[in-house]
Amino acid sequence: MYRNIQREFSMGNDFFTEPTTPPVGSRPSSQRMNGDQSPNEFSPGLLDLHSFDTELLPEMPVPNLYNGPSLYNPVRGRSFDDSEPYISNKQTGGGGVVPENELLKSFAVDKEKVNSVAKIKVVVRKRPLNKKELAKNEEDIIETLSNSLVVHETKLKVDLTEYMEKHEFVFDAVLNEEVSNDEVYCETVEPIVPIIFQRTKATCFAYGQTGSGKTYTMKPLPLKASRDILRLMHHTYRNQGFHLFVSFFEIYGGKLYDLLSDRKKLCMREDGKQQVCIVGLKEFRVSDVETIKELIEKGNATRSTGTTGANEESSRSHAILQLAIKRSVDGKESKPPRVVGKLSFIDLAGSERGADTTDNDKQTRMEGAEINKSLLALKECIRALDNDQGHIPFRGSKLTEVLRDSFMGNSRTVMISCISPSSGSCEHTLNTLRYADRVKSLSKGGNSKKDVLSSTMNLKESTAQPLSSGLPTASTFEDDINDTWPDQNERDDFNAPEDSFEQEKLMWKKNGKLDQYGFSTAENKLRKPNGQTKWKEPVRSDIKHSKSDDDLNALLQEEEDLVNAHRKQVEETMNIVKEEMNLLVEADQPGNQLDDYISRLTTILSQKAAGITQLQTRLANFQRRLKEHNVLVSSSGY
Ligand SMILES: Nc1ncnc2c1ncn2[C@@H]1O[C@H](COP(=O)(O)OP(=O)(O)OP(=O)(O)O)[C@@H](O)[C@H]1O
Repeated sequence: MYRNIQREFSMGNDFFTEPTTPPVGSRPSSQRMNGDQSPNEFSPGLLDLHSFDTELLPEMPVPNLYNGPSLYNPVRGRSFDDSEPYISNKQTGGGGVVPENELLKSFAVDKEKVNSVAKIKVVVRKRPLNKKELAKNEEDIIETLSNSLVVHETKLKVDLTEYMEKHEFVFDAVLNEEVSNDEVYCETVEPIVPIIFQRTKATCFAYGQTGSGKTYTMKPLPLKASRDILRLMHHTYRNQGFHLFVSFFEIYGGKLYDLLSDRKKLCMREDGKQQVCIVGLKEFRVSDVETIKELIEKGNATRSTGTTGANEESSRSHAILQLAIKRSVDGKESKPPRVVGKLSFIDLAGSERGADTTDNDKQTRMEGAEINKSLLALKECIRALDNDQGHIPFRGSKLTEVLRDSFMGNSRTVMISCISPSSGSCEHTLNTLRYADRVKSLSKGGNSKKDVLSSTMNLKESTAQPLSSGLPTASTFEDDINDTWPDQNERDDFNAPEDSFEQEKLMWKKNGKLDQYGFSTAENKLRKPNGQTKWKEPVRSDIKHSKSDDDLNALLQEEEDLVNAHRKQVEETMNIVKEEMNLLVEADQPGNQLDDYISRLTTILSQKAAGITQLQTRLANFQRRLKEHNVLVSSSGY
């Protein structure tokens, strides 16, 4: 099926006037395609998607997109004329391949412009009321201003009279229901496109409750970004050996599946340099928008969806589409191109609270628990990233493990928080906005004007709402701890191995920040004389989260073990069946020894029975664990 698409690619480029069709078939033998592969499809055994070649690459100029009009911006009324390069490339003359040292000379690095792109940008998008909400007469409770919004929450007094509580939030940008997807692109991804030619990794993700518009928002972005990337490659960076590669996979239930290769299960490995590799993930080299569009559509159609209370076609997986810019060193195709920059788009599965998942079946609830766990882990990584912490807790979930390299080094993150305007979703919306506010407040250049009202309300809520007030409260304990987090130098001195909580505790003790019982000094300040903490509830909530996380990890592992054991048992059974068939053939032979037949058949049958019993025991154990976990999930407030 892909052959057709790829052929279109190799025959020409209908989007750009001056295609740079790269010669194919000149890859090293380790990456040579087999007969079934399309010319531009890379499927190496161990694909190192993540190794950046920082040695070989000179810093590239950042095109002046900021002061001029948008590259592609129908919203601002500018149509793009392909026949005219938007950004002229006088320095290189647009001629042949420029040698590496010439490139170094000819480009002035515009670090200022790279730095002008915020490390973390938080944008909120409000969707319109949908038919269901309108039918239920639900009100629009979100008032938007340029970069702030107000949530009008209706509350009841003790005498049951209603009153309105306002929660004000400030973000980098607030996009109301009238804002188009093009405008969303201009606000979020367009500014980071040029800097991925500058050895930068960027991640854009949408966060929000189920049905809030994440997929609607994320779906068009990769295509728009690839259009701009190709444009830059074909004009500004013309003939400089840059190539664009697309890969698309999903994380479902803690496992990875290739969305561009019939949902083939993928493995994640760490190589010798601790780089994350996704074994067998297919990457497609593309040079026209149509091909990318088809690949994206194919991937989206393959994605796991299900039904939740709020969305009939809910994404039950995290889908990750990566656009990698690679470069052939000195324009030669004999060496595999090296990754220069990467733009990852993550359409996160919907965040749900425990209360929403109680009606769902076991599968959906397990999905929900896994999803929430990875969202927490993601927030922790963003926090670490913005604090320039040496320790980034990417092992917290498969999602963050996979995105590990996107959190390290020179990276940019754009978070789009999607919210529903309806009064019925008020609590969810507040949770989403608090999560976003938390992420925003991590940013050093962040807006200092904080959600004062909402902070006061958080305090009120922590007494009114026990345990399960959603994702934001889960970080309360960590927030306290973070205030006493050792600075970078102390951490470097200690040289703590990543993910070693014990080591961290030791370091804290060394620095007098933990008492003999392992409590932080900050924690002690809050402890009541009888040993109870003032923030008892959030702590409990946190412990439950982590307990449940551990349990979920163990459960996912057991599931994998069960499937592997089953697979092994089927293989063994097939060998036994072969043996049985031989035995039957021999039994039909004249002069067959009955004793021999009986003894061999007895052995075969007991082997079969032992295999079945073993598998049954494993299955029963797993079912029991599943039941236990179910109790844990429902009581933990997920
Ligand atoms: N800004 C918007 N304008 C118009 N319709 C929208 C907007 N945002 C979302 N919708 C519509 O709302 C519905 C739910 O949106 P979507 O599937 O994107 O939600 P989601 O957050 O991805 O949900 P889930 O997490 O369950 O996958 C869809 O029918 C979508 O078309």
